[in-house]
This record gives sequence, structure tokens and C-alpha cells, in this order.
Amino acid sequence: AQYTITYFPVQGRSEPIRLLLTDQGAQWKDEVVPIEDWMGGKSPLKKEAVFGQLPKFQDGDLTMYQSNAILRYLGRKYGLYGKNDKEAAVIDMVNDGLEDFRLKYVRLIFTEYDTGKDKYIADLPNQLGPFERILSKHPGGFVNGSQISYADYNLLHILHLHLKLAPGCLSEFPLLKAFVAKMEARPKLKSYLESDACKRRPAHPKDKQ
Ligand SMILES: N[C@@H](CCC(=O)N[C@@H](CS(=O)(=O)O)C(=O)NCC(=O)O)C(=O)O
Repeated sequence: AQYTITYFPVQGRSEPIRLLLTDQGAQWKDEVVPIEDWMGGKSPLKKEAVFGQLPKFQDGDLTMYQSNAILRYLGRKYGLYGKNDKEAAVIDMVNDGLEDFRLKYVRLIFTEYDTGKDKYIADLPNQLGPFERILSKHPGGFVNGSQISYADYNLLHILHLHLKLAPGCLSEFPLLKAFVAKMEARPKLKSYLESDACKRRPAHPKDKQ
């Protein structure tokens, strides 16, 4: 395979990359790093990593880190970045909003789960509302209206994480609900989401929902 994704044995920040590549019909190799090897310093990967973190992405002689930079690289490569700079700017803005959302989720899961879960779920409408409004502003089903972009794969994964955490969280958000159904119905994504490889990967190391 032309691409390699190096990451821990979870979905985490590498899943939107897998969703994009799958939907674009691209193959990749998963290099899975057991967390104990990484933390125990047994693997040289942490020292080699530019920011000491994963995911790491390789495309031939390109080696890069930073999950959102990887998504933008693939967005340019597969024409998933709008049709001009203005559309690209809105797509980047939405993905930055998704990054803020993901960071809140990661903080909940890793540091505040037992004490903060109920409050986090109660506040979800405030986190989801902006993305419902974005879809209503750009009719066509995707973040950038009728043309799919790299941010859509990040949105899908973040919505999947939250549907696991709070199954009814999209009941007040018809456009987000329709977005998930539309993305899941895309043939390549559908078969990936039903695959063992996908099902076997927990959402994150603590996979408590
Ligand atoms: N901004 C980076 C963050 C990467 C990051 O925080 N990686 C974590 C794992 S996760 O947050 O993606 O789950 C990591 O490598 N942690 C191990 C370490 O920091 O040694 C990105 O988007 O790739």
C-alpha cells in the first residue's frame, strides 16, 4: 500500500484519515503501536516523532505528523477542499471547530469522565448546534454544500464518537442525523464501517462510553 498510518490500537485521531482514504478507494497499511511499547520507551517512535506524538502518516518518501495537517494534505490530493480559496477557507474553519470539539471530548474521556459525563452530555446541544447551522447554511448535505470535503470525514467520526457516548444526541439535529446516514450509505464507507478491522478498533484507549 502506498500509505502507512502509524498509531495506537484505537480509532482516535487516525480514524478520519482512514474514513477519507476508504471513501477515496485508497489502500493503506496500519502500523499499530501498543501503548505499553510507546510509553515504556521500547519503541524509537516517540523519539523520532516530530512532536513526540502519533498519528504518523507516510506517503512514499513523505513522513508527516499532525492529524489535521494530514487531512488537509489528502484533501488537496483528492480534490476534497472546495472549488476555490473561499470554500477552502470555510472548510478549514469548520475543521478547526471540529478540532475544538474533539479536544473537549478527549478531555472528558481522559480526565473528567466520572465527574463530568452528565454535564458534558447536557452541554452537547451547544457543541452540536454550530455544525447543524453550518449544514443548513450550505445545503447539499456536506459541510461544503453538495461537494464532499476532508472536514466531512472528521465530522462523521466525531458524530460517531458522540452517538456512542450519548445515543440520542442528534434527535434535535435533523441535518446532522441525515449527514451521518448519507455518509454511512456511501458504498465504500458502508463496507468499511461493517468490517471487522473497523469494529475491532476501540474508539480510544479507555473506550468507556
Ligand atoms: N495535534 C496532534 C495531537 C496528537 C496527540 O495528542 N497524540 C496523542 C494520542 S491521541 O491524542 O491522538 O489519542 C499521543 O501521541 N499521545 C502519546 C504521547 O503524547 O506520548 C494531532 O492532531 O495529531
